[in-house]
Amino acid sequence: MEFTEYPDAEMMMIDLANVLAGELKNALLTHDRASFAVPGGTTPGPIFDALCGVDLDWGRVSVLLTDERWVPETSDRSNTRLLRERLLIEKAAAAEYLPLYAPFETPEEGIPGLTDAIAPHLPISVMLLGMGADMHTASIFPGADKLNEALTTDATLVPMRAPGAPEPRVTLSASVLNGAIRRHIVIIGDEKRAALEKASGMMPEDAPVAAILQGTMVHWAKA
Ligand SMILES: O=C1O[C@H](COP(=O)(O)O)[C@@H](O)[C@H](O)[C@H]1O
Repeated sequence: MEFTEYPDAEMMMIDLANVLAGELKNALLTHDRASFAVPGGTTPGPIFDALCGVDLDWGRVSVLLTDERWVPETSDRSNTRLLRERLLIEKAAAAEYLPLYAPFETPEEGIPGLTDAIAPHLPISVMLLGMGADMHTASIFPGADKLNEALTTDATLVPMRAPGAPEPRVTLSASVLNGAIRRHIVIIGDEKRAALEKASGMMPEDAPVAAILQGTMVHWAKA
């Protein structure tokens, strides 16, 4: 993995937004469309704030999440809600959105239709991941019921229930994450840096983020 340390989180968010925008523009030079996978959670909001106003051909970009909580968009827990409020606005409102949630009771019922919709957009052109201090990335959690499946399957999406996750999830599988052409992970703070460094010497079964570190650019700021 390639590690970049920034003077502060604000600078990191702006620089990273520029890097991602540049990679999307490059992808659109050689392809009709580009796909852009992004995390939810508490970290990426400021990156979205910077990206949504960037001048690029958003009408040719398909945006998807790396993972989603199985809740409707009206929930505060919805990663889609974050995207609708902070990324899919201004110039980026022209982007296509590929949801990882559908109004079924369980992820298992929704996954076949969601998978069909994502299939034409793989491999992902540009991907940004987050990571929890427990070393989960996307919704591939340590101790999750389908951890082994998420790490080994060729399927696109995996349903996930984990002790560290209050609701069922849907996650892109490790094979789809590793298939992304440009791969980045963004983390803030000493606790996550220590977790990431520890994970790099561990097995993905214990530290899921280890499954995607090879060839992934890590972006870190202390605060
Ligand atoms: O639950 C999730 O957690 C991770 C990390 O989130 P953060 O709040 O610690 O930044 C996130 O990357 C993932 O997309 C999200 O669903």
